Amino acid sequence: MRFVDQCRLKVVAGDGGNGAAAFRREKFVPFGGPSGGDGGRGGHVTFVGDEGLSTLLDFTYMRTIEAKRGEHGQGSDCYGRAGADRIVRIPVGTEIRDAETGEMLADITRHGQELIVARGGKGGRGNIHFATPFDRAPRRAEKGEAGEKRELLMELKVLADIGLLGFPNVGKSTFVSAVSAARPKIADYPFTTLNPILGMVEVGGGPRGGGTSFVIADIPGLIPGASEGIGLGIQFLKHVERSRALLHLVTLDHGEGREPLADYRALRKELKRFSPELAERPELVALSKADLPEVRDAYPALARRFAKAGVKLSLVSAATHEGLSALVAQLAELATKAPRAPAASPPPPEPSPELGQLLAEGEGAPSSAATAKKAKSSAAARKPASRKAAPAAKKASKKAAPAAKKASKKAAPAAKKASKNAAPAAKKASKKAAPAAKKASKTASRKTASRKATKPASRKTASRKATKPASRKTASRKATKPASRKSPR
Ligand SMILES: Nc1nc2c(ncn2[C@@H]2O[C@H](COP(=O)(O)OP(=O)(O)OP(=O)(O)O)[C@@H](O)[C@H]2O)c(=O)[nH]1
Ligand SMILES: [Mg+2]
Repeated sequence: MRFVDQCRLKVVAGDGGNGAAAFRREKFVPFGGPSGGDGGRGGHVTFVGDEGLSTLLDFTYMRTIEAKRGEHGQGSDCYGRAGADRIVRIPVGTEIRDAETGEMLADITRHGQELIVARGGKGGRGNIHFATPFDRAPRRAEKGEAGEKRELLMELKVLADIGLLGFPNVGKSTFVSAVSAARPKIADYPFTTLNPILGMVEVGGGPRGGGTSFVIADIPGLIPGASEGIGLGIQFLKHVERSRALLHLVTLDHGEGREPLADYRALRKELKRFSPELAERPELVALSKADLPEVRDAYPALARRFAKAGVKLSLVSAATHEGLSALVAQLAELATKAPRAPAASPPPPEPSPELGQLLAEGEGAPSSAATAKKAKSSAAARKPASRKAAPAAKKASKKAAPAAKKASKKAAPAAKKASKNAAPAAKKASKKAAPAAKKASKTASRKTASRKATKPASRKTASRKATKPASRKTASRKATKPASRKSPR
């Protein structure tokens, strides 16, 4: 399988469904009221880390990933279904950046780690939400919000505990195949390995047998000038960038006229050029191919020269497994003790609405996605206030309701009395009822006002409900109706 460790991708979340403007139409139910449901939320585009994947190859074939839009709301109070989320599995070790801003969105380092890279738009509200006492048949319904759109840059950095470095042909792949079940290609020519290969090394019976395990990464060989692109370049060093420790293999190669200490120093230089932080990582150095007589003979002198340079040189042979178990034990210790290097910049736990706001503020012209997020975040900021206000308003309206009821009850007997009286008395009764209703409403509103220092809005509703001319009107209507019926012609 082709190894691809970089790609550019567009993600488009689903739009929210539109709210419906519909009315209840039923036999014997005239003026049934609004019944338009809300639109459904648009689907998110979500990335999930998967240990089973090792390449971004799939994403080079799909340029755009889209999630489904939300269904529109319908009549009969039917809400639209939310659009299905698009869940995309990506290899563990993938860094995700915004292509426009270069901002790191997240670093997927765990199997099952989820990240919403594009949020679906909210569904619009149907007209059932817009009915008010003043407009009982609203024809208004909201449109759904647009889903987020984003260009992403994805970069895969394989996650290994130990990174393996060395010139081509020093026996790196042979070492990995000797200590793990990985089977990289091994051949007697430089640049046999062209892609990073991971091997799982089990120590002391592995985790199931009470021991431990670690992952070792075999990368293509490096040569002096790799940082300028000579050989396969140093782009593969990024795959050992986040490893906990390094294993540097050197060997005698008389045919090439090379010398182990010079080789070691040359590669250290390349390493420092690539990343000074990576060069500081704990490191073990080993002389490979110990089964060859010339290597064995040269080892004591070489070990002394390395020691002078402050480096401990061990002797191993992948062919005879000499010195392998001691070296693997040391690597296992480093793999468990040394901390893993952090990602290039600290990733946020989840792409929060604030992130979109930050992106928008940081980069002059905010993208549409960023502005959408900004709007969302401001809405979120507003929410708590409205939540706080809601109970107060409820309380006020609850208190106002009985007061209004009382008022209308007080007014009603007065109206009844009035209706009992004959036509000439009707006028009198209405006059009597009106002040009674007025008095009641006034006391009601005053009571609610004094009981609780409520918000002006809630006070208004209280007084509105209490002073509703309905009670007065009904009183006067009831009073006047019999009068008109009984009035002598
Ligand atoms: N005698 C002997 N030969 C070895 C040993 N390890 C590797 N070799 C030989 O060295 C040659 C290169 O081995 P590789 O493992 O492919 O070397 P490499 O460092 O992975 O090379 P590149 O992938 O090209 O960077 C092969 O012919 C191996 O058989 C060893 O311990 N003893
Ligand atoms: Mg190799």
